[in-house]
Amino acid sequence: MTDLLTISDLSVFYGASAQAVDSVSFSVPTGSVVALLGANGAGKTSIMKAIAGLIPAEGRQVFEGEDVSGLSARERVKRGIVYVPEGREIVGDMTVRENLTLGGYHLSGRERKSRAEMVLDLFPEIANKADRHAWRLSGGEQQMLAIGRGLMAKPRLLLLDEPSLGLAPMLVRRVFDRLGSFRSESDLAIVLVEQNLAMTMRICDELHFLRGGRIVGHRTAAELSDSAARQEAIDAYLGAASAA
Ligand SMILES: Nc1ncnc2c1ncn2[C@@H]1O[C@H](COP(=O)(O)OP(=O)(O)OP(=O)(O)O)[C@@H](O)[C@H]1O
Repeated sequence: MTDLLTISDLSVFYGASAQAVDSVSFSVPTGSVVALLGANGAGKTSIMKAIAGLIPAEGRQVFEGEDVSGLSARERVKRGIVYVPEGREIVGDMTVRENLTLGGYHLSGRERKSRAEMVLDLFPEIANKADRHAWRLSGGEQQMLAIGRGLMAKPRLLLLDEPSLGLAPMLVRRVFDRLGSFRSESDLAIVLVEQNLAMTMRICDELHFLRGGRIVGHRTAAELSDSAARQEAIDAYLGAASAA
């Protein structure tokens, strides 16, 4: 499998002395799901924002063979690097359909329409609420809308920041299962930030464990297929953060 994204020696600083990410390197093969796990403050969101071009970073970022390190967030979206932020950030005063339209702002009208139908097919829970204001959706439905809006942008790489936050496990399972079936029909790759190992295992191919801005461990999903191996990884890298 070829690599869609290669990150080399990525470092993020907030001010001169506050280093949030310290020389992180990893690759995302085409069509794969790579998870970044770690406790609060480990640097996960900073890595995602750097890849999305939303914050400055040191190091090299190669996407589809091209060095994208110097590109703006907008240029990265056009190339298919799409970030779905933690906390969803959907527009409450707009309808479900209008939020989706926003996600496909750079597409032709025709393409936007067919893409929105595809997203609504994928998430029937929001399809029958397409003309409802987004603030009236439940937390899980809002998460589906946030992911749907990301899919509107025709991503090649979806950066998904803690989609399980605040959701009941059953809903998270539903969201992950839908995403899993969508990506098996497309070439979509995902970088998934999570704190919960059990949920992450439903969808990911490989996992990087972060602590203090560094990658401190790596496992493939196959290596964590039995519960003893999962517990060993939790004890080694995550502690209580991922006990569920
Ligand atoms: N805008 C900012 N200004 C200053 N420091 C920041 C800023 N954003 C994050 N940090 C710091 O950078 C470090 C990494 O934060 P980051 O949000 O990347 O971690 P995280 O692993 O995503 O955490 P969480 O799981 O809590 O979202 C933390 O020490 C955090 O306090």
